[in-house]
Parts: sequence; C-alpha cells; structure tokens
Amino acid sequence: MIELGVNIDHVATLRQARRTWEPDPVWAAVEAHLGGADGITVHLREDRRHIQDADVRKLRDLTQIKLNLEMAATDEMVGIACEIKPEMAMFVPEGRHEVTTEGGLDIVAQEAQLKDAVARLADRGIIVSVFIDADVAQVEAAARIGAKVCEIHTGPYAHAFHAAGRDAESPAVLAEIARIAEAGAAVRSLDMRFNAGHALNYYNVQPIARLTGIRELHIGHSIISRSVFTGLREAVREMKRLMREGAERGLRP
Ligand SMILES: CC(=O)[C@@H](O)[C@H](O)COP(=O)(O)O
Ligand SMILES: NCC(=O)COP(=O)(O)O
Repeated sequence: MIELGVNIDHVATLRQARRTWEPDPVWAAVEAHLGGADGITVHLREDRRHIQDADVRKLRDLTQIKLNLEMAATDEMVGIACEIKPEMAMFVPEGRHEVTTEGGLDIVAQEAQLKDAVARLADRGIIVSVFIDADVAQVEAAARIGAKVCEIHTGPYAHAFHAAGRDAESPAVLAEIARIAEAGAAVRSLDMRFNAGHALNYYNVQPIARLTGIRELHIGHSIISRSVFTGLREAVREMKRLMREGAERGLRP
C-alpha cells in the first residue's frame, strides 16, 4: 500500500509570520496522524524560516508515526540529525533565496562529501534518503554513496500538468511521467526505496500514485492549504483516498 508522509513546514510558516506559538506543528502532526498519514516530514532549513530546532525535538518525542527530516548535507545539520535521530533523513539542495526547493541534489558532483554524511547518519541507525531529479545517473550515484531511499522530484511533472490544463494524457505530462517511471525502475533495480514528492496536489497525485513500485509520497503545501478550509484531518484523509484510488486504478507503465 502506498504511504503518505505529510510535510507540515507551512504550519510553522504561519506561526513564524507572527513569531508566536500557534499554530503548533505538534498539533498538526497529531491531526495528520488521525487523518491517516503514515509519516511526518519537516524541512529544517539553514535559515530557520519555518520549522525550528525545538519543533524537530518535540516532534521526535511526541509523534507516533515515522519522522522524515529534510536538510542540507552540512556538518551542522548532520550533527542535529544524529542527535535527534529521526527514522529517516533526506538530503536536499538548499538556496537561501529560493521560495521552495528548486531542483534535485546533484550527487554526481559531490559524491565523496555526501558519502561521508550518509555514513555518519547510517551509523546512528538513520535511514538516508536523497531528493533527486528523475535522472538515472543521479540514481546510480545515490546507490554508490549508500542511500537507501530516493525521493524523485515531481516538480517538473507538476509544472507540466498545470501548464497542460490538468490534462494527464498530454504529451508533455506523459514525458515527465515516463522520466519519473524510468528513474523509479532504476531505484528499485538498485534495491533502494522509490519515493516521490514536491508540488503534488489533489489534481495531479493519481498518475504518480499509479507508478509501478512507488512506496511513499511526501506532500505538504497542498494539504496544508486545503486544511485551512477543511481541517487537517480531513485534508489528509482526502489525499489518502485519492492516492489509494490512483494506485488501485492500475499500474503504469
Ligand atoms: C524537498 C522538497 O521537495 C520539499 O519538501 C521542500 O524542501 C520543502 O521545503 P519548503 O517547505 O521550505 O518548501
Ligand atoms: N519532499 C517533498 C515534500 O515534503 C513536500 O513538498 P510540497 O508538497 O510542499 O511541495
């Protein structure tokens, strides 16, 4: 069964807008859990624009489902992860001026440095994931550095889907799906876990949930946006329903 990790960064974005104590990401994690989430994802950015170190610690202590910590592959972040020990840590590229993550991690360009960082986390029993573009060369490099999970970047697919007026059968969308499927097949053939995420929403999630061998989707902005109107529990429940239906509709390709 395909799993859903709910990214709750933007609950903290709202709190940080007033530098106050509400809304509390821990409450969000509980609501997401009750809505059927299989895990919680947070991105502890170097600029601490939303999630704070204390949030990660509290989530570690109080969340009863898997915690996935997204972070840059820096000494500081690896140290924090080794201390807090989430179930999974995911290396992502980070830019101070980006609104959100703009692309996958270039593992090929920094293999030796990343291999050390993966080893430090693995020594602490943390499963290491990497956020990469749908590119087989990056998948192969992920296996070489010892990653156990690849999260394939679905941003280009989401962009194509939106530009095509939500037509899942348009050539541009099909080309992006084929790229993700090819990367996913490489991930699985190298004995890693095939996850995907970024910019998935209630309209574009099903073609991704249908992919052969996909294990887990990480979705944040769209779920938190909907929760403003429906409540988080209901927003998560609806996303899980769509994912389940998408997966049941048959595998592709
Ligand atoms: C790696 C990824 O695709 C997203 O999870 C992103 O890093 C989330 O960070 P923001 O919530 O700051 O956009
Ligand atoms: N790694 C992707 C993630 O956690 C959620 O990304 P988004 O849905 O907020 O774009």
